Amino acid sequence: MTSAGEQPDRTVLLTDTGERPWRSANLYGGDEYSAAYDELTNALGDFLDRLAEARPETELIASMTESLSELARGLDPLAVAERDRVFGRRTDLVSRGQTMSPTVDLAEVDDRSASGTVYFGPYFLGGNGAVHGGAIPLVFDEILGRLANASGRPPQRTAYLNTDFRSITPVNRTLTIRAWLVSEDGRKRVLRATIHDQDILCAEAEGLFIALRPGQP
Ligand SMILES: CCCCCCCC(=O)SCCNC(=O)CCNC(=O)[C@H](O)C(C)(C)COP(=O)(O)OP(=O)(O)OC[C@H]1O[C@@H](n2cnc3c(N)ncnc32)[C@H](O)[C@@H]1OP(=O)(O)O
Repeated sequence: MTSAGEQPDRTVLLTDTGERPWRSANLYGGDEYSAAYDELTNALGDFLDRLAEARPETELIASMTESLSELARGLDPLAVAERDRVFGRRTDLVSRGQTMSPTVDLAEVDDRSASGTVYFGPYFLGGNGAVHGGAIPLVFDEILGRLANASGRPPQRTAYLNTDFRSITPVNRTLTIRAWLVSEDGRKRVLRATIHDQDILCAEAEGLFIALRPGQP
């Protein structure tokens, strides 16, 4: 889209397409509980996106605060141990049942690579149409972590995650994300990933993942 030295066309980059493609997308066909939980996290994600876009009046702020506090109070007695929780642990859902990071929807995954799309909604805005610089490593950790842990490998932890921001990463656009294994050496696995907006490289990362020893937290 751009040749060396040319500025990208910001009017294209910053256009809000109105898409919210990763809401209500229980694409992996989970059970009824998963479907219901997916609906819940979709609704929560939608709320955060709309809150981020809105400029509510004081009265509405007060009433939303009361509604949210009431919902939180309803969850209070339902807290369970980490191993029994649902949030972020539903691998049968595209979103993993979480709203902390944007959903990475992987169309192709094998032992050594993964690729798909990611969509940062308004909630992930840093400024001037660009995704917050902290949300991008979050997504890289998500895809690299999933690949590092794929195919029956022992659980891994991120030892380092180096991110280079090459061009702004626009909100409200469907972006391409790719990850691949670079090398394996004993417990150490190096992986890289990129995010592109069409042919513009937005950001790239390298991560070192270490296989955990039995009993290692
Ligand atoms: C499904 C969704 C997936 C989401 C995935 C998310 C994954 C995560 O984010 S995990 C959370 C973030 N990461 C962490 O909290 C990790 C905290 N750190 C640790 O727990 C430990 O330091 C850990 C496990 C990484 C390594 O510790 P340990 O197991 O004792 O290994 P250690 O012996 O120190 O190092 C092993 C090798 O890695 C190397 N190494 C370790 N850390 C680094 C580093 N930061 N940079 C370069 N090399 C390193 C060591 O030099 C050593 O190399 P060699 O074997 O050649 O001598």
